[in-house]
Amino acid sequence: MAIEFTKYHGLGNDFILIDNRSSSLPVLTPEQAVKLCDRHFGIGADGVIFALPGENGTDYTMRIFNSDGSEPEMCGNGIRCLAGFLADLEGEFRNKDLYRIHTLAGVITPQLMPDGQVKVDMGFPRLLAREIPTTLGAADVKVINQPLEVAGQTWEVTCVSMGNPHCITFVEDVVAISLETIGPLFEHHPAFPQRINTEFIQLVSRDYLKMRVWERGAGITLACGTGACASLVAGVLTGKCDRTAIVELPGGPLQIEWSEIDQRVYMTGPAERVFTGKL
Ligand SMILES: N[C@@H](CCC[C@H](N)C(=O)O)C(=O)O
Repeated sequence: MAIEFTKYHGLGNDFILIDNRSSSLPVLTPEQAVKLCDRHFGIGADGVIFALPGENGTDYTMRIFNSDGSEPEMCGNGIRCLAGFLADLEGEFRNKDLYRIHTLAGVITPQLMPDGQVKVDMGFPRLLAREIPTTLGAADVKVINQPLEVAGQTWEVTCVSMGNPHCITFVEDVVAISLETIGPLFEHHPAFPQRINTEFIQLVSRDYLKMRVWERGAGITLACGTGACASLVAGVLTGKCDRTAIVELPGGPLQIEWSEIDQRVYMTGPAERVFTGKL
């Protein structure tokens, strides 16, 4: 059976998008996704995203496999790419700019903006230890500036869930962090029973952050949308950041806001089609 796909990226965080609208189960297995994501023997990507029929009154459902085959709850750059992909699929039948997408993290709404960017209502951040989940602290308490031992060093970490789990550390210089070495140690630390995405943040100013990320299930990526959102929330919780900031990633900038009005997080950034193909 031939399967068509489109390769997209959001700031270099790249995905294989599959039109899965005729079935509510992904047409590929996690093992097949791992093979397709391989950058030498496959197409090459950080993950595979499936556009499935909507559930519970939503327009569509998004499912995603990381490049290691695990299934995360949400993906910020991925949902912007999905919005672009859906607009392409609907073509002349497209009658709206805003999609309500069912995800494992709840309903997320990306909106196609006139300038080609995609603005996403990412919902509420979840802050309690049991919601991350992490054993760093009591279940019903926020994890802010908590000590964590990794690689013989004590890191001061703040944890935020954007549906998927993030552990954020503010550092003097992001370039000096040896991500390849300590990323996997954070990801598999026993304090995080569902593993963790790890962000290192250098504050340039209260509204400009530089970020590098080690993603759960994907390793070093050029950008992480949920990670940028979680990092701004961590910056506000620790008193370091304003409510709106630019988060600069290796792949480019994202604009993030944790709204004081409705307490939801908004992310704005690009989604670029790269090529289409057939498996
Ligand atoms: N790159 C994504 C996050 C993808 C999922 C992540 N690896 C996880 O396992 O939680 C983003 O842009 O948010």
